[in-house]
Amino acid sequence: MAARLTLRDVALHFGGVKVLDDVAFDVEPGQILGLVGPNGAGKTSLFNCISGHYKPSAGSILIDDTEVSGARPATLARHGLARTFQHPALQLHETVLENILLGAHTRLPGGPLEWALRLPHTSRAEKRLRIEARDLLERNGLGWAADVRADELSHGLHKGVELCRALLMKPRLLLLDEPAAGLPHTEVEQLIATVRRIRDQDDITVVVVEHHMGLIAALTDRVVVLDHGRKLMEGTAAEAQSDPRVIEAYIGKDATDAAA
Ligand SMILES: Nc1ncnc2c1ncn2[C@@H]1O[C@H](COP(=O)(O)OP(=O)(O)OP(=O)(O)O)[C@@H](O)[C@H]1O
Repeated sequence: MAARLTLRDVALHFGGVKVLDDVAFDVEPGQILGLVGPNGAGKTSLFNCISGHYKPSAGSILIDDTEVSGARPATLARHGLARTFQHPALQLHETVLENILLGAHTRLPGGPLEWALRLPHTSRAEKRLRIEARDLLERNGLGWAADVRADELSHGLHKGVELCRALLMKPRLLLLDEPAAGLPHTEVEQLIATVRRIRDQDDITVVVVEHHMGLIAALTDRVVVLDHGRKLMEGTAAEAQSDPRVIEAYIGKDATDAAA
């Protein structure tokens, strides 16, 4: 079942620098929320706090009713969280299949010792996971690439592989960090259709950081706008695009004054 995400007064400081300042919002189960804002607004830092890559300095992050602030990525995976990164970090000398299996070991029974010893029940589960992984690649148009090495694929295909890697973890909450960056227009259209299908068929809550406003407008139910580490507003993509505070944050106060 899709997860609810709740952020309450999340703050992040690096030394004396405030990167996030009391950020609070909810994402309802099954919603697609866009997290937008100018460069340096704190979007990726907030993702890193939610996904356990950064520990917030203060505040609360809940998946459903469980407090997960400060939890490690592996623990969060067990709560149903998966994410993609702005720059996919694939194992370039491994095949696409091996790459997408990397994150899904948390779905195997037992722990690291049993996985390493390859006990019979672990091996059986691993075999099932491989079949599921091939099927997932097939459904996402990458079946042909399962046994191809990652370094033989284009940037766009790396993004597709990274999305499959996250989906194989069977997330209930999926964080997508700039999935459209560097993709040509036709592939962005395809991406929008894919994320919609995932949300509808797999019952997932999605939070997406993206500068591509076409994607944000087409895909999201709501957006949260960040600026200088603070929440500037939340509403629909159309409301955000016509909000003077948002326009000012993007193009600067001097420019809006000059245009007035
Ligand atoms: N590990 C870190 N140490 C110090 N400062 C950091 C660290 N990570 C991020 N920051 C700072 O936090 C601020 C927000 O950065 P962040 O990458 O989260 O913004 P963003 O909204 O994702 O930007 P972009 O759209 O350009 O990716 C920036 O000023 C950045 O320099």
